Amino acid sequence: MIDGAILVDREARIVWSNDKHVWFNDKLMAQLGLQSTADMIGQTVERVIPHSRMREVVETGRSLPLDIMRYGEHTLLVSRLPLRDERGEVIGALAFALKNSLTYLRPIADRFNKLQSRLNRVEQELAASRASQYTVENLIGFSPPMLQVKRLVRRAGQIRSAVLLLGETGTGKELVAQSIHAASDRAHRPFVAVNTAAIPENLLEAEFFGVAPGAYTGAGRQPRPGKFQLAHGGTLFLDEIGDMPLPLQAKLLRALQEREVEPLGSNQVVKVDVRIIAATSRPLADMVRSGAFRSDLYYRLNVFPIQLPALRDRKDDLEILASLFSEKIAISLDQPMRELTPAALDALRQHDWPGNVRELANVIEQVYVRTEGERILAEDFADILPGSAIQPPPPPPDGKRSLAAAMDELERVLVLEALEDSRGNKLEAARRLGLSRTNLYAKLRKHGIPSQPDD
Ligand SMILES: Nc1ncnc2c1ncn2[C@@H]1O[C@H](COP(=O)(O)OP(=O)(O)OP(=O)(O)O)[C@@H](O)[C@H]1O
Repeated sequence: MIDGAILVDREARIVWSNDKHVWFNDKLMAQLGLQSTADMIGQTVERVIPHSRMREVVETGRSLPLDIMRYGEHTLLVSRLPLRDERGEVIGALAFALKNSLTYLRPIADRFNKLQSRLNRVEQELAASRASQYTVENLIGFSPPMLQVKRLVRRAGQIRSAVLLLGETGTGKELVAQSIHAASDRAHRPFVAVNTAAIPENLLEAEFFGVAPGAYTGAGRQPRPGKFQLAHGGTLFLDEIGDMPLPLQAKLLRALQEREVEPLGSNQVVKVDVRIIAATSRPLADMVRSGAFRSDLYYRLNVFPIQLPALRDRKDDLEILASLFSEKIAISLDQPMRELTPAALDALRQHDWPGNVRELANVIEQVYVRTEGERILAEDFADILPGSAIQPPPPPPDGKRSLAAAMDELERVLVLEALEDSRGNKLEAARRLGLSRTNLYAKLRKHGIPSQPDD
């Protein structure tokens, strides 16, 4: 019944094997430069069977009575037993392998094979989800500051130094980090992002460097890898680095200098090879001066800084970004795409965009959800971007207009201005205009200004 049997000594060296061991085909023997099974005697077991667990058996003295291993297209059922002398000392181990040709093993082997292929698929999906999703082509904009960013991204892809991304919230720091990774020779290795500001301070160290088995109650028996280990061979994106507490800054610096990390509760270091891209919306240089950020870590990270422009400083890109988001949102909502009228674009240009590109994407989405129509009009932004919809009154066809029309237009502009000044708060806008809230709502209806029931 047995398709393979092997005996090892206490150093896990092969002492004996049956002749027709399932592992030992001609190809393998040729690869190892061995003529016959006799030549295997004295070799360490892993040399012949790379993922053998015999060493574990001789080292722990525990048997592994039932284990399933894959070998080419075969599934083997393996039993491993320690051998002891009269005093109970482990002197070696014995293993038997049964091939899946045995009909009674079929159900187990089939199930194992199914689980194995499912695991492979999930692992592939996980690896793909860790790869970066964006490349420099996804960085939208042709304004001079954006073209300069794209040049720097391509350059950063060619070098291996740390990169520091500086820019306000929503300027695309994460997108740029992914693009640098995708442009680098690590593109097919993991891209792992960690947001320092989003993790409670007491969990940061474990999140970065991992946890050894049994490091603390509840830590589990398996080691938990940290982001450094997960990013091994690839890129680690440290977002909001300015929020990192000082003690952890010291540990991060050490990890970067030594290229090794020490998991929590372990006294062994693990070698890691990661490329660092850090980002912050905080004034890091000022934080160094005030002592809130370590200068040595700052110099280590600030090798290749890239400043991302605020949207207000590249308003030339508003049109292309707005149409892109309009298209994306239409697709996601399964609606026809709405073009932006020139007046709508003017309204967008008047806004200051403190939330940058993220805010623009949100505003366009809100227009889709809160208004209807085939095109996006300036008025559609009235409630969403208070005041930006203020348009110069359209001139009447004959160049003149009635007092009533001019008064109406003035009223409309004043209402929109009050809404802008009060950032959309109707009660406050009504107070500024000296109106009751009910009266303000009447004016909103009269001028077709969209409104929410209350703020
Ligand atoms: N140049 C750009 N082209 C296309 N999309 C962009 C661009 N810049 C930013 N975005 C989009 O804006 C959103 C915010 O970008 P991202 O998360 O990269 O910004 P961030 O600077 O990392 O923000 P935070 O500092 O708040 O984390 C994302 O949906 C991103 O795809």
